[in-house]
Amino acid sequence: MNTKTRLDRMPEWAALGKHREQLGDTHLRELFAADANRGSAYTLRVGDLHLDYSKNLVTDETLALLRELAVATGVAGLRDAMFRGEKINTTEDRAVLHTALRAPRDAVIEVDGENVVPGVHAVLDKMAAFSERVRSGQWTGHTGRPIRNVVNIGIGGSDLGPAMAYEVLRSFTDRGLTFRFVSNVDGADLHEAVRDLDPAETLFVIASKTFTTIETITNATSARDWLLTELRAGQEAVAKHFVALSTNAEKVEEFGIDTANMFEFWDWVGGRYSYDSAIGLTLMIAIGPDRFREMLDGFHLVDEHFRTAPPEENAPLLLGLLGVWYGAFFDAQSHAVLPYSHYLSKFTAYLQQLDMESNGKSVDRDGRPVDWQTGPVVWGTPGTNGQHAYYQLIHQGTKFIPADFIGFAEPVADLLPGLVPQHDLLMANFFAQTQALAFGKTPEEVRAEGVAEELVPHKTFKGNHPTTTILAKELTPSVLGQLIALYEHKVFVQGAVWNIDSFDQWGVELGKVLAKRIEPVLTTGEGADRLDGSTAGLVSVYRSLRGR
Ligand SMILES: O=P(O)(O)OC[C@H]1O[C@](O)(CO)[C@@H](O)[C@@H]1O
Repeated sequence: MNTKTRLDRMPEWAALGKHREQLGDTHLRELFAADANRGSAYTLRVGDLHLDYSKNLVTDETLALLRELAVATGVAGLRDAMFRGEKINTTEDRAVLHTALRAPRDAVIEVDGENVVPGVHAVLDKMAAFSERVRSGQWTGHTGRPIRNVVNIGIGGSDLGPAMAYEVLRSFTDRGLTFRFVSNVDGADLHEAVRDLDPAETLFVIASKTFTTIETITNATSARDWLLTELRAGQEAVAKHFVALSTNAEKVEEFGIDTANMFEFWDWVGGRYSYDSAIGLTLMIAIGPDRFREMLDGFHLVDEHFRTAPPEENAPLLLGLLGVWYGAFFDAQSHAVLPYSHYLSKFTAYLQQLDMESNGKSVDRDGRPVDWQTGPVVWGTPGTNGQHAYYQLIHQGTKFIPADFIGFAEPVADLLPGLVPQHDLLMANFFAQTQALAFGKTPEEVRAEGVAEELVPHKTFKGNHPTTTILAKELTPSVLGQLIALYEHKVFVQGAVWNIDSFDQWGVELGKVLAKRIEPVLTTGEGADRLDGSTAGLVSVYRSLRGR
């Protein structure tokens, strides 16, 4: 039993509350006017990431008080326990060691007295050898033809990570191979993924930590049926066209996949923290083992930064504390992540699981209800598209929405030369938006433009919307690893401050159990009387629409 003082009873929390009152409506305009160096002083450098947090509603005092809160809540102690492999996921009695997945070969990290690092590298080596065989055409299917298509079947952490990273690193992929990602149990997903593929040239990568997830096993079974039917082959074809990424060898074998074609990981890797484990196999086939290792080095660089950088320079600590500040003292309900890169189109969807499944909790580690805001709603899409959709609400709506802006100095290396000049326009938008959000446009400025008085309120921008800017030279595998590790540790910091278990996900269980109960009612109609009135009515309409 963890007997920590409740967050809202800590003097450090009260001090922040008082400071917030003193800050009142202080505008970013005033903060910048008061400190000519703010724009350069409130910046950090982590690896290849330049982080500007000057457009946040904080002063030196705010930052000092937030760091005191981090000390009082034991963030550093929990961080060190995580890196040491202690079982900090207490509700599941598990270590939390995604950091071991990118540790160098000679590192020693023990779980239950066993060094896990050699096992991590053995799997990476096995993945590399397999990837090279597929990429070079040496891995052939049942009919002897080389594999040209790879279909990843998984959901949640077994889909979002590799699917996101594949998009991000598209310009580093083997353009001669086709990659698809199937997650939805809606048959349309698999249908669209395979309809134009030649089964003789198709490899299915079944990604599931537990190998019991109903969506994944259903899609994998359908994929197997499709393949065997199309190839007019027997079970023996499975070994050539199916590999598994899992912790559960027994279930993999039961499904009919040769465990020699299974790439293992471990229960100390959470699903949403797993794409740099064996779950990244599809990505490794796409970008090659060397690029994959560069990505892991990027992760490791930020792991080391988080572990060793002093609090004043510690980027994940800072980002985590800013989120705590806005949630508790500005009542922020959401956090927007707005990448100015087409390749990051799935980045925010990935972060949604990372953040919301981790910190979407309402009881603390002792099971006591929390009285403070925990994880925000994370949302967003690539920048300029968002500008023409929902930015209006961020600029002039009534909601308080802190946002991260992510951009790159260079377009991707293989962009058609004729498209390169567009990059400056993209980035001009990137810089203009955080400027407009921070400083707005006063009624006086609007009037000075000769705007009719009745339109002045409509054309005024209040500003004072906080943003953090993350800028890197280019979007490389290493930079992607750095970005993901930055957000992983930000989420960690927040969970530590809020004293919640960021590594379980009990909240997804109830829906799964109920779906299992409802499915037979849909097919047979029996048991409808045990459903609540609304659900029974809906099921009845559904059955009649399906002619049952
Ligand atoms: O990899 P698995 O075991 O199929 O689980 C998939 C996803 O399901 C969840 O458990 C949530 O239902 C996620 O945490 C996980 O990433």
